[in-house]
Amino acid sequence: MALFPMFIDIKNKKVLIVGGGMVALRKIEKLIPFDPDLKVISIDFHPETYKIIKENSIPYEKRAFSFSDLDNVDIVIVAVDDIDLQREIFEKTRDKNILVNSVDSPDYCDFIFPAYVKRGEIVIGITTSGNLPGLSAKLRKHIEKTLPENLEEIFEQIKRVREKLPKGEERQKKILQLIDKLFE
Ligand SMILES: C[C@@]1(CC(=O)O)c2cc3[nH]c(cc4nc(cc5[nH]c(cc(n2)[C@H]1CCC(=O)O)[C@@](C)(CC(=O)O)[C@@H]5CCC(=O)O)C(CC(=O)O)=C4CCC(=O)O)c(CCC(=O)O)c3CC(=O)O
Ligand SMILES: NC(=O)C1=CN([C@@H]2O[C@H](COP(=O)(O)OP(=O)(O)OC[C@H]3O[C@@H](n4cnc5c(N)ncnc54)[C@H](O)[C@@H]3O)[C@@H](O)[C@H]2O)C=CC1
Repeated sequence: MALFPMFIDIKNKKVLIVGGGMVALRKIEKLIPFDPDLKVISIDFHPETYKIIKENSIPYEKRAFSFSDLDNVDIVIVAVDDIDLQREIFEKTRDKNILVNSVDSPDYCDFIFPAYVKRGEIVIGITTSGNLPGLSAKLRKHIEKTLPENLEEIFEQIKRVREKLPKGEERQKKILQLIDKLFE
């Protein structure tokens, strides 16, 4: 079943990462550019994960997860090598307002991580709906190579023109012309 790409504002949302391995690291790196309120709880930490936590002053606790850790959390990423815990967290959050991502189990996910390309406010998300993550990574690299190098700069320029003009047909025409030029 294909998944719908919903783009969501996570700025200041309370995001709990459970686990401190390389997969947790990758999730943290992906989340940081979107400014969430991160916290990490893990029994132990991979040195690289510890490094990014320290460098970004992310609050962390070195201990096992407990279900009370879900109090006041908006999003939880279960990046542990324990499918039972992924399932339990998913089940225990069904009557809570918490979105879950489980790194091993699309069945225990409310959302899955995309590969993405970000150029300022332009974000291109890629998914295989959980089926072939390695392909999402490959497609991301392919897209990165094909995008115009000055995309963000041009985007900012056209955005400013759009903001200044009054809404309506004339603006639509002008903006679409400028966008077409980008790919000439
Ligand atoms: C379902 C999902 C859940 C989720 O994490 O949200 C999930 C699950 C699993 N990944 C596994 C393996 C790999 N994952 C990657 C890479 C990425 N995985 C990411 C997302 C997702 N991975 C979600 C689906 C995304 C989609 O729909 O496409 C990306 C896009 C985002 C990110 O993680 O940041 C990131 C690329 C980012 C980038 O490069 O831009 C690579 C390649 C590599 O490492 O280079 C491999 C090895 C090759 C392979 O197996 O494909 C395994 C098996 C583990 C094992 O075998 O033990 C599982 C579990 C399972 O499949 O059961
Ligand atoms: N979604 C994805 O992109 C991918 C997912 N995976 C899967 O992700 C899982 C994690 O992979 P790695 O980070 O390499 O594993 P890892 O074993 O290095 O890390 C697991 C971390 O979870 C912590 N942990 C385990 N139980 C805990 C608990 N009850 N409370 C708190 N912390 C706990 C451990 O201390 C460790 O830091 C694996 O099961 C792997 O199959 C692997 C590759 C890609």
